[in-house]
Amino acid sequence: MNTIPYYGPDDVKVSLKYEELVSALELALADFSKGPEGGVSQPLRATAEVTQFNGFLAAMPAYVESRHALACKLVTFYPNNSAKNMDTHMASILLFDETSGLPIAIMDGEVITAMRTAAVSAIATKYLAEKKEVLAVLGSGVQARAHIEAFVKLFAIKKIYIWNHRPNGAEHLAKHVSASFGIEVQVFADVESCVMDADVIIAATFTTEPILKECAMKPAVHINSVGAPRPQWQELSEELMNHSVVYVDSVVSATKESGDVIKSGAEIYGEIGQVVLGKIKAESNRRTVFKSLGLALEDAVAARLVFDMMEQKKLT
Ligand SMILES: NC(=O)C1=CN([C@@H]2O[C@H](COP(=O)(O)OP(=O)(O)OC[C@H]3O[C@@H](n4cnc5c(N)ncnc54)[C@H](OP(=O)(O)O)[C@@H]3O)[C@@H](O)[C@H]2O)C=CC1
Ligand SMILES: O=C(O)C1=NCCCC1
Repeated sequence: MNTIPYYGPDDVKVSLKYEELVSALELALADFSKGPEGGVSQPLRATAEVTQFNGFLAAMPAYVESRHALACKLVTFYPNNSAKNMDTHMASILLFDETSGLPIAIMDGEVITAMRTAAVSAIATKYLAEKKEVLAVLGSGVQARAHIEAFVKLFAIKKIYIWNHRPNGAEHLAKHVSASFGIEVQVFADVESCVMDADVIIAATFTTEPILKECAMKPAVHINSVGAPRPQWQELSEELMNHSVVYVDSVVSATKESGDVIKSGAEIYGEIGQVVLGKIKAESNRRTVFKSLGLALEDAVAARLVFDMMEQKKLT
């Protein structure tokens, strides 16, 4: 085991570029949505619940033939950790050689989880949002920050509005964003005011009850909801889900894991991979929701990119 190279968070950050990640993930999501002939093997993640401590451990294996990516991520998510000043998500990824099954690298999974989730939301946004100038972000944690970083890099964002259930978090993130990107940032005390003028909304919270409900929004707003990854949890109201065109990363995951989908009974229009393939329409002139649960294939593709980049560096 100690002969396997370990790549830590800094190696991952240096190796992964959002543009490259987006193009690799776009193709892999399309492969996934082709069905069996797409060359993606990915079971539903297995999750062990640690009820006593409100924690979860998920195992996420996947193989993506077109990327030669065979990997398994182990991720814990413990919502109560934020009160202890600890990360709420901790993850490691083990990458294997596809020809022999030999483990070839172990790497940090936290940065990959943040970046690949934001990259996938960016893919959905690219296809489903009519405009991408005003971004409203609900939440101020790891995913909120990664989404802002990705969206500023990939789109011509002009204004960012932030809401968090604890205003301190929103203020802190706003300071970081304005210092890093020099973009106009405003913090809002309520969700409704935050989203009213947005072209694109990101919901990235640990809520278990809907925080984004029917309210005044642009008619063609696009919503990326990355939180509420459990069947009993909701981030979006049932009414909002039922009055939007709903896209998901995986129909299997959404119908088994997403409280937003399960509790609302909303119809799923299709997978984002089907949009990439041109098999279903991108309804960009209507209100769209992209419900993201997070897929193992995304981690496998990202881990393979990191590995290839680090191996390349050794040669130069
Ligand atoms: N779809 C995907 O691929 C992935 C989804 N996720 C999910 O995305 C969500 C955000 O993850 P991440 O940013 O890493 O987590 P963080 O812990 O870094 O951030 C969580 C955010 O949610 C806020 N929050 C906590 N409790 C509530 C509440 N009851 N109501 C409203 N807001 C709340 C926190 O505010 P404060 O800190 O001020 O309490 C913080 O802003 C989680 O649900 C996570 O499981 C994560 C990884 C991948
Ligand atoms: O895709 C992931 O990784 C996760 N998704 C939701 C829960 C935490 C981890």
